[in-house]
Amino acid sequence: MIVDLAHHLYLLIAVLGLALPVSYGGQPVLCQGAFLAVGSFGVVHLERAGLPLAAAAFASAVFAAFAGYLVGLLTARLRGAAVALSTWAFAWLVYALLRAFPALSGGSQGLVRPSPARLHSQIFDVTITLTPLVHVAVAGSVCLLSLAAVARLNRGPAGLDWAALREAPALATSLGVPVLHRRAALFATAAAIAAVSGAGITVLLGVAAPSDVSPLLSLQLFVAVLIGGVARLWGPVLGLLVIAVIPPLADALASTVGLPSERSGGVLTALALVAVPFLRGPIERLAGRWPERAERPRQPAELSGESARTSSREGVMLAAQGLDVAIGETHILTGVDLEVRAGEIHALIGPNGSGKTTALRALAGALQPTGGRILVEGTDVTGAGQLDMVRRGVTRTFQHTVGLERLCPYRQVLLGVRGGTPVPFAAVRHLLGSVSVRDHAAAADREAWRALRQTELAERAFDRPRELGAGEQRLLQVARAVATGARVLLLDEPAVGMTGPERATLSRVLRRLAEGGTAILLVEHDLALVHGVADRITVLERGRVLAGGSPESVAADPAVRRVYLGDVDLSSASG
Ligand SMILES: Nc1ncnc2c1ncn2[C@@H]1O[C@H](COP(=O)(O)OP(=O)(O)OP(=O)(O)O)[C@@H](O)[C@H]1O
Repeated sequence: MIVDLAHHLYLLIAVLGLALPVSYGGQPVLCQGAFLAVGSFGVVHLERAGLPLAAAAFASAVFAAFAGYLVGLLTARLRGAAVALSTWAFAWLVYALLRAFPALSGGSQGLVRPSPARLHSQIFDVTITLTPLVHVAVAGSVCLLSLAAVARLNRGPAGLDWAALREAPALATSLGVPVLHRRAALFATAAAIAAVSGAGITVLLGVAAPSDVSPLLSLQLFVAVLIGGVARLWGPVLGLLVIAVIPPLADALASTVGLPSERSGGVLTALALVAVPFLRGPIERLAGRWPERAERPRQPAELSGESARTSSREGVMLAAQGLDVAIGETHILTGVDLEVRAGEIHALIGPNGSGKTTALRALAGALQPTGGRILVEGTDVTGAGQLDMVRRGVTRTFQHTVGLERLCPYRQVLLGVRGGTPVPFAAVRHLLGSVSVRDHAAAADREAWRALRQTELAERAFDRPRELGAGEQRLLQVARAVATGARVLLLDEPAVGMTGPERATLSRVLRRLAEGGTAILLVEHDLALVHGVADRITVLERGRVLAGGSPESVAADPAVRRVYLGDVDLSSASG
């Protein structure tokens, strides 16, 4: 009974670890059993090689973390089912290796280690015998520590990254969050935690056997996380309780129907997986009664001083020279020249499909040009990726509204601050309560409020995202980009879905940002808004620049009138 309890507490550690990439990071990882195996067999082999138990467990966890980071990086670009399949294949590969090399795994009997284990500290000259009760205490403490650590991390900078990874990875990248590395880091942490769990189980049971770490275990741990719901702290505990009843049920089923116990376990796990969508609704509703606590810092009365990254520069901030973009055989942009100056709103207009969004994506580093150059403040940055461009002060927004359902506007804007001005090891330092991180947090708080005020969203800072109107959601896209400290904003149709008064607010916001020195490239179909705010206009047609200059000269250009404006009077146009 006590052994069972300790065993399940160790499994809970593995589930809590797995919740990081699955529930917090949004990746369906199905190979936690393989990393558990690293801990199980690692601890036996390393102890046999002469390492003390604690050092053997630690070394196994470090090895698992490295392996996890690698697997995480390899799968970080994949989505959904592809992640599930590739990690499941990895779980099978490790299992097959264990079966194929009895010297490694002890064959079907497994490797036996003397039990009960003893921990000896030379410094304190203390020896602790690891009885099942001690295991319960150790595993229970690790579970509580893990829960506390996850709760703390989730409230800090890591929680922002996780929400973005889970809900909108493309948005996260556009704001400067290194999605691939964050995913790999979550993977590595989960792997290390699984190794600790595996080591604990082996020490508890006195044996490490391949059948205990089969892909079925990976599936069960995954199902436990799924049952627990998304990013709920106590979700894994609930999930494991459901999974814990499977073995006794499987035994009962085995004796009634005559199926081998392992197969009944597989059938029941599959049933639990099928039941997840039905279990999830009530669990989420229950969870909704206890909303997760998040800090609500007060809005400072004064935001003294300039933003750290406010532009005091003049001249051309961003330029495209002879920009070509081809996707496959299709030429989308050909020889596009464009300059965006500090303090200026430069509108990029043109018929549908003329290449405006493609130009924005290429300038933001989201798409590699096939020809020409991109310059930031005179430096050739052609080929730079999005993260690099955000660091250089160039941030874009999307044509469609990208929401982060569970982050209030304040936290969403804070994500932008974090993406634009990364603090090394911020998550770990936040976890450990480092003083320097508190200074960074205070600075980030100031920048977040500045961005909210500049976009007139400060009053909505702590509202639920779904309570915001469509226009406010669009402004929030701009606010997040502003918060990265962008000196160049690339805005893709920010007025879509806005009412008349909201468009007036947007115009005000854009003018305010430009007056602060920000260079703005504005893709927009609302010609009245364009005429009202733009200092300069470039017209694209079929991927080429048709005309460029002041709003008046562009409005008067016969070619522009023929191709795009028709009879529309630019100064009174709308929509
Ligand atoms: N990934 C892609 N693969 C193939 N063709 C693409 C791709 N992306 C864009 N295009 C094509 O490139 C052309 C320009 O598209 P783009 O979205 O840049 O135009 P746009 O001017 O922004 O249009 P809209 O005003 O409708 O948003 C279109 O014909 C589009 O179909």
